[in-house]
Amino acid sequence: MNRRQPLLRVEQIEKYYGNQGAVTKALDRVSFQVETGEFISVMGASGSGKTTLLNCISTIDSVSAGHIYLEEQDITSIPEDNLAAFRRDHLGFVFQDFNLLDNLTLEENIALPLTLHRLPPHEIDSRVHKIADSLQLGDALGKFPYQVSGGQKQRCAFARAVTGGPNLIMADEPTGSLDSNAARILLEIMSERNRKSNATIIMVTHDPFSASYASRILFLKDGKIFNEIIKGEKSRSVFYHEILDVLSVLGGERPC
Ligand SMILES: Nc1ncnc2c1ncn2[C@@H]1O[C@H](COP(=O)(O)OP(=O)(O)OP(=O)(O)O)[C@@H](O)[C@H]1O
Repeated sequence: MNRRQPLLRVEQIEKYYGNQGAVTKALDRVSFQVETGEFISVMGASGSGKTTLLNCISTIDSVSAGHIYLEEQDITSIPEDNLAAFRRDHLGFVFQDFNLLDNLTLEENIALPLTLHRLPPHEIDSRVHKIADSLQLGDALGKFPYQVSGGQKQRCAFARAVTGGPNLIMADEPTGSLDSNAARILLEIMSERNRKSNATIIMVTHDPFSASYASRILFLKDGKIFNEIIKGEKSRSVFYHEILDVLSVLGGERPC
């Protein structure tokens, strides 16, 4: 049989925090799969387990039970000493607060993963300029993070996340610190990268507008998958209203 395997398989994962006295069940038998080229959003009220799920998939946190497979490799059993190399080689990260290195220019920040991959300098230079141009960052490459806007910082973080060609891009509230215009530009860029380069993205967000750029949305409630909706051929605006409907049933926050 030659059936294509999913890129990511999350199987019955559980995550507990604390000890016998006070245990929090942050994830409760969560299972789902992600195909290459999907743009998944994870939504849910505060405390529903979104960040815990992202942290388990990205190996930043360990699962209490269950397994996660990336391209058939069980990443829950990677030895501690090999995790940094695994993350470097397979994952790209975008965080709400950018996580850029303040004493490096945007160009140096974007080049960092390529430097860690030990690419030759001319190759690094050419890749950094190509990605920077496509993310409208060309003019800002020589500046430091404190000299540019939040939107430029987050586009730089996204460039850094994708430039090494990761299997999976993990974004935790990437628009959370941006104004609506910068958020829209970033989401358009993420969406284009997903469509044109077949990049696979998992994005945690509270924001239904951001989530409407995804192709599929998983809703968490109390650590469990409560619902899943697929954009399909619907317009983004129809999908946005569908998201609001699920959120109102879920009883989570509504957008202002
Ligand atoms: N390090 C930790 N120690 C103890 N409990 C934790 C820890 N991290 C998360 N939790 C608990 O696990 C549950 C899920 O938290 P998580 O941060 O994953 O939720 P979330 O949906 O991302 O919330 P938010 O939207 O507020 O960021 C919550 O009850 C939280 O208090």
